[in-house]
Amino acid sequence: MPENKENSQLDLPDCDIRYYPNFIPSKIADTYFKKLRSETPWQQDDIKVFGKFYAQPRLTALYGNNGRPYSYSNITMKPHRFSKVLLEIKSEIEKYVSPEFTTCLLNLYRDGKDSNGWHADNEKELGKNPVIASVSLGAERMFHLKHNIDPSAKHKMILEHGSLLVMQGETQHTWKHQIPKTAKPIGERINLTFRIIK
Ligand SMILES: O=C(O)CCC(=O)C(=O)O
Ligand SMILES: [Fe+2]
Repeated sequence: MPENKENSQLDLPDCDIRYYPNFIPSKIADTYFKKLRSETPWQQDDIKVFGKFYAQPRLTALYGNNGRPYSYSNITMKPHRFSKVLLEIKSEIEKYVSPEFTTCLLNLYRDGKDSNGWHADNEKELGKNPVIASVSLGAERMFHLKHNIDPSAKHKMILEHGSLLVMQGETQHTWKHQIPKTAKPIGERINLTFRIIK
């Protein structure tokens, strides 16, 4: 039976999104940030947008326990074996969110110019209604959500250091999300998105 931890469900239609603001205590989150920043083999891939290639505006890395690759935006990433710190975070999440995650995509936003454009995590290998558990470490960034059909349904929130955001149910079919660029001088942020690749 999953345990409980302080969280709130976003009051938005056609989705199931929960936010856990203090999921990882701040001091521990600081340690995780430092370890992941230095230990991760960060890569920068080129993505294809309307037939042209651009350097992805952030660094990434893929980890997993089943060797299955993950493909999106014309990139195919091969997983590294889960590290000790990622396994520790993964098992903490699995106390509250029931499924066992196989894979984690890491994003490093080096400053406000790094971003993640409007998208849904709806790749075939994630299955029908994917559960995505997203941990934020380091600088706070805005997270935007917009409904695919109803232009009045949208939401903006801050993803705080040590927080967990869980998107599940039909969310990836009905909503898109993004991390916009910001002109504010801000520090680095690491995001971990735990996923299940079938
Ligand atoms: O950085 C974030 O919080 C979001 C990352 C994301 O949407 C993704 O990797 O699919
Ligand atoms: Fe995403």
